[in-house]
Amino acid sequence: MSTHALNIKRLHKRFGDTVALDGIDLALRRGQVLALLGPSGCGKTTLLRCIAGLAEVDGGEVHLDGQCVAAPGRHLSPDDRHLGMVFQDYALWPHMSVYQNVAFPLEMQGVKANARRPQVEWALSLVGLGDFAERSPGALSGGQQQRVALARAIVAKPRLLLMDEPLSNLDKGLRENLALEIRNLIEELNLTAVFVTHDQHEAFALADRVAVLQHGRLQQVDAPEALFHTPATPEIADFVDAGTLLDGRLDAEGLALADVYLPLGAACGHRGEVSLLLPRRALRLCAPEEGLLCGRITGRLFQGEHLSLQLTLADGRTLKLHAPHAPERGCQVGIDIDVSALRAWDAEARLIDLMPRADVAASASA
Ligand SMILES: Nc1ncnc2c1ncn2[C@@H]1O[C@H](COP(=O)(O)OP(=O)(O)OP(=O)(O)O)[C@@H](O)[C@H]1O
Repeated sequence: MSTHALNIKRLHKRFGDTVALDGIDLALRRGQVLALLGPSGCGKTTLLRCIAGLAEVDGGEVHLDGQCVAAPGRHLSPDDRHLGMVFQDYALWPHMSVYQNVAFPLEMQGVKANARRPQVEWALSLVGLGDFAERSPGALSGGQQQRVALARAIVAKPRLLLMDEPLSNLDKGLRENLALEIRNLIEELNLTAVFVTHDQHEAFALADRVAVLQHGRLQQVDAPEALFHTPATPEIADFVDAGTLLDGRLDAEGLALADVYLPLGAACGHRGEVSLLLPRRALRLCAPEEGLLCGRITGRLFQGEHLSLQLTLADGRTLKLHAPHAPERGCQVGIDIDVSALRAWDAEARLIDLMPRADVAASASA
């Protein structure tokens, strides 16, 4: 048996002149949760629909548990793919009770009424709605309706759970709770799942792996931590809000950034314009006369565990960082930089190895 629950090879999908998917290669092991993340129009929903069988593919293949379910000239219907689906708008049948909604996939599979009952009760109790079976969906809150949709998606023990923006219709507190519940449920049932989102927090909270799509192409597929700490391109860094992106200039010995010059190891090699990522963890507040950079606090948000700060440099560019304490808005502060945590790309978005000089790295992290 294939070790991959899902295997996508060179997938192409067009709508007229629009190339929605442009050669997608993606594999997912059983028990893993994958988030498809990217800006509006990048092809996330189209990819999910090709996996589900709701759209036909123009090129490439989709395999589920080693079985080819989609290729040019081959298209297994959604019902024959044994998937569970959860949609953004819940998509419950309003004229049916919660029980009937959840029982529906079993009914479609021809499971007899008395055999359906224990499975429906099992699925409803898993999502905490054991006492709501006779209600109509219209008499439930948004979060409860999405739990019913989840129960309906898992009741027939699908080989793959697909979710399209499952949390985006819910308010923030509910979103976080339901994300945790879905994650627990997926682990408890050892499900394999793919979900679409445009929200990196949702992707990071739920997924083992995150696939970033742009213009129908996969840009990076990685664990959430790796994506956040080592984004492959400046666009991905920007999209996952990994820190501040600034332009700089490298020469043989260092990096010119804003109005300062950071000496680097001689081995740096590259010269010319670079895009620089300054992760929040690379920046530390200090006294104005002690910092490598100097700036003014122009944004200061209390966020419980830390303050989220925006600093404006003399040339008007801004930096984002977190700090446990900070002076008030308008105050001048110094900013120490841990050069070893910076990430830089050349004009062709190729990653450059910055070699911090030992003395600079030491002073920045002291
Ligand atoms: N039925 C369709 N007919 C024509 N073009 C389509 C159709 N469905 C999608 N597209 C186009 O394909 C591209 C990818 O769309 P898709 O809906 O997959 O993006 P998305 O990343 O899910 O976007 P969003 O986050 O806004 O839902 C877009 O350019 C879109 O306009």
